[in-house]
Amino acid sequence: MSDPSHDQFPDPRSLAAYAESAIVEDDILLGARERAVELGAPTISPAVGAALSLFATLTNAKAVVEIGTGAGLSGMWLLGGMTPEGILTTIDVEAEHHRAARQGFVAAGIAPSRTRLINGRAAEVLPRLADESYDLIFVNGAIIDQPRYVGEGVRLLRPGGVLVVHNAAADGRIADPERTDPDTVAAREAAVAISEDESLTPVVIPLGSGLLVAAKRR
Ligand SMILES: C[S@@+](CC[C@H](N)C(=O)[O-])C[C@H]1O[C@@H](n2cnc3c(N)ncnc32)[C@H](O)[C@@H]1O
Repeated sequence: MSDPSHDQFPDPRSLAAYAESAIVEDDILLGARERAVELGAPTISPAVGAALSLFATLTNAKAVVEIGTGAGLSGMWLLGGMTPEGILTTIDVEAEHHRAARQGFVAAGIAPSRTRLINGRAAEVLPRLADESYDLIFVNGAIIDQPRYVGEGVRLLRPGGVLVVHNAAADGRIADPERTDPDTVAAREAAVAISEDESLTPVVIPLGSGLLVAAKRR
């Protein structure tokens, strides 16, 4: 029986397909996507990219931290929504991924002064970044590390800033109570930490492999 308290849900798959088809990437973004495929680095979907750009615009983002540069596709989307002088700090453990990302940033005409690529393990880099100094934190590293990145991300965010966790649904497994593999458990742990943190206003957005988005209260 349908719930009369809200409109009936359309089929989630067709809605997701519609959301993705509404976003068309240009040749520069498609080039970054191709480099990511060559490197075997998974990427965000076009609709997730558009959402990142939207959040960067809404927060008037001048300083963003990204965990998991990959080939730079999400970074390009983020930079597109940031202020013209805004700086993206993006962390990746793979130097090869950073080389590909740099190639994309150059192709997109992004000034080198707008990107700070830090090569290293995020768990070692994040503690060196300053408290409450960033407008947006994008978490897109390994799922197993999400709980740690959420803790660091909340510390780094200024009041009014936004935390975005990609793959928050652990490839759809999070809602299945039978699934207790380490990644799913880690994704649940991150989601619980966010929901129990009274400084945050969270929502799950069913784009890509699940975006968990939370604003830090002012
Ligand atoms: C899903 S890909 C990022 C994709 C990118 N955000 C995009 O959509 O264009 C995840 C990236 O996280 C990096 N990574 C994995 N573990 C890491 C760690 N402990 N510290 C830093 N980077 C890590 C991988 O090398 C990989 O490039």
